[in-house]
Amino acid sequence: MTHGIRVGLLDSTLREGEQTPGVVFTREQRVEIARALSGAGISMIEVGHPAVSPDVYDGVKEIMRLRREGEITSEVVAHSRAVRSDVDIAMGLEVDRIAIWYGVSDIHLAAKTRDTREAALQKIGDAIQYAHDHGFRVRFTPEDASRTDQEYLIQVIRTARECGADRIGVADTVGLLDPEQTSGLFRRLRAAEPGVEYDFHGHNDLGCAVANSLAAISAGATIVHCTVNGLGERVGITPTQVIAVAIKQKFGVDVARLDRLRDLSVLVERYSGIQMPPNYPITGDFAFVHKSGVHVQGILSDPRTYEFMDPSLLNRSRDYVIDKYTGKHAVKARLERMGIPLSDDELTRVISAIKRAEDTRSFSDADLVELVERETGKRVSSSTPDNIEAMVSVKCESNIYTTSVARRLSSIQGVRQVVEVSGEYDIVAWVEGSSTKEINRIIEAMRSVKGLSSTKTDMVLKKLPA
Ligand SMILES: CC(=O)SCCNC(=O)CCNC(=O)[C@H](O)C(C)(C)COP(=O)(O)OP(=O)(O)OC[C@H]1O[C@@H](n2cnc3c(N)ncnc32)[C@H](O)[C@@H]1OP(=O)(O)O
Ligand SMILES: O=C(O)CCC(=O)C(=O)O
Ligand SMILES: [Mg+2]
Repeated sequence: MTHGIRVGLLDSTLREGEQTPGVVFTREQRVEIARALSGAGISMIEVGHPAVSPDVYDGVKEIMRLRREGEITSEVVAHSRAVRSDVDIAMGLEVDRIAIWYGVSDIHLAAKTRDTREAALQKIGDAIQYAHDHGFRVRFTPEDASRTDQEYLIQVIRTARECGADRIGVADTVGLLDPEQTSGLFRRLRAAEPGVEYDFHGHNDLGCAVANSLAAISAGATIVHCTVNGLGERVGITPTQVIAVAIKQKFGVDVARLDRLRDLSVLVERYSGIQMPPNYPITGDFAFVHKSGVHVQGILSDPRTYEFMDPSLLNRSRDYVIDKYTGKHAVKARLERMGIPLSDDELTRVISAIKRAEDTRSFSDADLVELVERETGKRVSSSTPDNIEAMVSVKCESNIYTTSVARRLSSIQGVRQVVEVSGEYDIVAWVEGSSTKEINRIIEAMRSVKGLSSTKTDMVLKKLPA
């Protein structure tokens, strides 16, 4: 573990995150997300570019009202192009910091702003100076820094500082860096321009955003940009939930309340309509679910065998599933939890039956009870299974391919079986959870699947053997 690291997060779910294809947040959703990020202890939140549209403007305005009332404690940052009219709009909202950016690679200068390098320096300096002279803190980000000639990049940084920027954001706008290149870039910039407070903004096009952010921190960046669920242009940027845990793991620094990360992820999943795959790191449904017999034997004995952190720190719990990959330790423990002790011989018979059921994705507690009765001849159905089951009937929107909704539903943790049906409803799903609260969470997750128009839930009271 490296000690003495000073680092915080800037969450840009409301700015970069809303640049994800298909994502739009309402005014109310923006405010709720901002509250949740602040409640999770994130240092800075980039709440949008107020010149973009009236709803972004109104959202920033409301967030600033809550900020003045002390309900939002994170530093509130607004995005702005390097033009005075954008800066004016952000200043009118009295945000804590204005984040001005400008594309400075030769590709960007030629294709977008059609500037010479000198003319760009002039525009950048003017916008920063203007905001600074009005008493605002300014971060300047040389967009596409990772593809910018480094001599010129240093000139840009120098100009930005001279004109009043107190933070410089280094953006890997197209996400092409690897960790070694990221750390090399920061070391060169810090050597050429010492004393600068740097942000790192890493896109995930090569899947390196988290690793690059860690490399940037090791090389001196003091803020890393992130979005909940990794939202953002194209494939997005560093995910807040992953980088927060990675920073804790690697540097021992708390940059967010880890126990809030799962709720943040679910909130943003619901409002963005972008579903998280179950195998997503840290907050994905499967992040602490084990399967194969050898792994479950290990975690039953000592969870550290297959987990680097205790899920309770994330307000989560571990679980294991039972299918043909299972072993005697897993099945025995699951049955004992239900108050069903079996002899070694009975256990062997139950396990053989599980192994023969090669297509069964997972055995619920009720399935196991039935299996035990069938294989051992014992009457154990009087012992109530731990879990609650429900049958959820789903209607899809008329223009939606039902199978794609069914596939999405089947990947939600707790959904045991999904069938497409004819009649009033299009899909019926069996869901299973340890409590009604858990069933509710599963149904909420189902409802956030795009293309689903309504649901009807029937709780299972009794299941009879076939
Ligand atoms: C890498 C990033 O993610 S940076 C963040 C990008 N954010 C956004 O684009 C926010 C959403 N954008 C919008 O709502 C609109 O694009 C607006 C309101 C910003 C501008 O809209 P329009 O005036 O209609 O211009 P349009 O989007 O077509 O083109 C961008 C213009 O901004 C200029 N521009 C681009 N970047 C910058 C910059 N950083 N500073 C100043 N001007 C810039 C371009 O040269 C172009 O100018 P032109 O109209 O003179 O050709
Ligand atoms: O303003 C910033 O720091 C980053 C801008 C951006 O989104 C990018 O360059 O990808
Ligand atoms: Mg970006």
